[in-house]
Amino acid sequence: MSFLSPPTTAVARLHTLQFLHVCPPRSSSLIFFRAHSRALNILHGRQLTQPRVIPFQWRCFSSTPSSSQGPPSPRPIRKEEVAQTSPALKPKRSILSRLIPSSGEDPGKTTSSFRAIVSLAKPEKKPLILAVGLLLVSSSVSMSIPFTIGKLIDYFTSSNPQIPMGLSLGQSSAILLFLFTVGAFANAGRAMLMRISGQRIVARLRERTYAAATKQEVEFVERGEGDIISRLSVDSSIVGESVTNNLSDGLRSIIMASAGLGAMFYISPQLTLLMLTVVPPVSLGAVFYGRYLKRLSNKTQEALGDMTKVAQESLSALRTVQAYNAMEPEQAKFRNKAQSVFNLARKEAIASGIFFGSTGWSGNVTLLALLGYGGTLVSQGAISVGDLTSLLLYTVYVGGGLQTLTSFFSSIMRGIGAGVRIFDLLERKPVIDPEVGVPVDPARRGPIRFEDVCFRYPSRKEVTVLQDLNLEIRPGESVALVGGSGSGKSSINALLLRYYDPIKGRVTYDGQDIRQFNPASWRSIIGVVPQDPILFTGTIASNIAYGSESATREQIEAAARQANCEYVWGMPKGFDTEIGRMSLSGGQRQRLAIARALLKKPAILALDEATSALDATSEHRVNDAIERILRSRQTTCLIVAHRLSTIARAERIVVLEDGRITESGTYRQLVNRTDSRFRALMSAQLSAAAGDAPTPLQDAGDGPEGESEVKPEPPVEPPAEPQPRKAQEVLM
Ligand SMILES: Nc1ncnc2c1ncn2[C@@H]1O[C@H](COP(=O)(O)OP(=O)(O)OP(=O)(O)O)[C@@H](O)[C@H]1O
Repeated sequence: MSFLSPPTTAVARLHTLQFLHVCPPRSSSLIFFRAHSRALNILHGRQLTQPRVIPFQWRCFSSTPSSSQGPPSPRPIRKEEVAQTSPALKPKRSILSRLIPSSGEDPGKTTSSFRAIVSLAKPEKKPLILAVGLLLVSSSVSMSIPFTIGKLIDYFTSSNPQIPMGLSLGQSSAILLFLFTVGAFANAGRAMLMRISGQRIVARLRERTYAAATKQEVEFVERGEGDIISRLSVDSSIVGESVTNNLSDGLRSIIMASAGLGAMFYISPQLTLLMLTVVPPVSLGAVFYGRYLKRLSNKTQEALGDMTKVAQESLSALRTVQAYNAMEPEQAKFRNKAQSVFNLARKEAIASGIFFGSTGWSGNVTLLALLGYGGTLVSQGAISVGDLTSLLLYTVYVGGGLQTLTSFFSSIMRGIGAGVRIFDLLERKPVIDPEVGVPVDPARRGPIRFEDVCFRYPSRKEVTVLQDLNLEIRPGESVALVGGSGSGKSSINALLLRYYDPIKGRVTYDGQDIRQFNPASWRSIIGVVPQDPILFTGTIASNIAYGSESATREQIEAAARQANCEYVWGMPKGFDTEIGRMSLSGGQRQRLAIARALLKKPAILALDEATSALDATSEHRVNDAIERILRSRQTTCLIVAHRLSTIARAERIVVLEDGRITESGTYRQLVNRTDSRFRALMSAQLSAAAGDAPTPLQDAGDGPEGESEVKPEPPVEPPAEPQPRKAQEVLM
């Protein structure tokens, strides 16, 4: 679970990442993720990535599967997903695709995934070649053991013992000891090199996948957040394993099985043929078992995903869960999902028990048959006791080799399946590519225009959120967007920031369609203060400087002062205070977000209900900061607001109803109009606050600061030289 936390948090904050133009590889989030990923690779090692050993258990003397605890297999790509990402193309099935049973993936993708997986191993060429060399050495030593044991038995049972090349018993023992030691070192070296290379590939793959995920449009990531996390964690491990450990195990078993069979034929062709009779039925069983297991593990992967989703949702909302004493129902929900995973695991346990039990039985029966027939040959003098012993041992080796081979094949398939999912994401072209388009000069100023804009969210195509919207905001002007809940205010901001593009019409800046701009560059001239600002783990200074990494401490402090963040000076460690996601009050977070936005010196400031959740004191301070920005007229401001005290500060108010502009004018104009929608909206708000029936507003008189019932707070002077205050005074 620990692995999930950083990517989960980071994906959830993709809006902030993209706003602040800190997409990888520069992003501190990516650096953190990279470090975390590496640390986890080291910590988890094989645990995360151990492949599930399937089919063909033919280890004689024991029928316990060597590993049945591997990671869940990746969820198979659904046909409609494949169709989405690879329209219409139906490539010819390659030999590889035909070899690999289809699990719903596009065969062309399977092949390209295989190629991509192999190409991933390229940077690790040297250690991998060395590892293969060591593998040959260790396998040769291993394969000499049965032969040596046979010869030793013959030596000790012979009436006239002879050692080849005229060596003494001591000399030959020393040579054997030396060879075994070399074999052990070679084996250790192979394992280390393979494991380290594998983990390096996994880390590289995760970094690239994470970087690709953060470049996608927010809609895509928000829709499949859990799926992306599963690609980052489980799928990348499986791919890494396929190119290293599985490959190494596969090569080892090929060498062992073929060398073992060769030695067996050399010792006794009859006995070898007898042993081989068991291979076809066991292989057939392995094929059926493998397919069943694959289906089962795909279902398990989906069930695990559901379980993780339930846990993620309730743990991330633990405050709400506890506040409503909903622990018991949440536990029940989780129990339900965990039970589904268990049910699938039970089926797998039964199937593997039957398979491994029967293959173990047939293996042991074969050994018995070999022993019976071999014993007859020994009594006839056709072979020696030592030869029979060697042959039996080779049988065990060959059986083990074949077992590993079948599991190697299924692991490679798993790797290819996981690879398809990862490379799909890596190769996916974002609908709004943050790196494509002309850069925007930060000094460029001009009006923002929404021209006949219609908009629907891709996930809810049947609802038109904005309808023929026309709006112009002049450079340096401040416009407040007012309207009931769901009227489309935040959607206007979302279009401005190019999280989405309109389905009709266009948004222009200085006369140019913003779709022509490079989104990263376009967003870099926009400062944004969201309703619920996101903080990242780090210091206050690093949070203010988020997205402006080159900012000096003076600039950070100046921005904080401008945003009325005087509470920072009252903290014992000031700007070096470590904070987490929730460790500041709502008002403090809002002001920190304003400071963060101001530090960018944005041409455009988008405030999304920046004071909606604040008490009077915090609201006053935030409004004061906003007021100062508006007065400077350096920045074009688009303010989404509910609070009259914030709205009244804007030069112009635009009333939005059901995605249409129904009214527009200055505060004075709108409040003085008796039938104004704005008055109605604000009256309702005031009466709701007072617990009365709706009361019309008083006439505004001369302007926002006129006679309205709600007077904006008088602006306060920014702290020229902040005086350190007691923490309890400033930590509101
Ligand atoms: N990501 C989304 N996917 C689908 N529909 C959405 C999404 N975000 C908002 N909507 C829908 O779009 C409409 C407009 O939402 P929007 O957030 O723009 O309203 P708003 O005026 O800002 O509301 P509020 O004042 O409550 O924040 C609503 O019907 C809402 O349900």
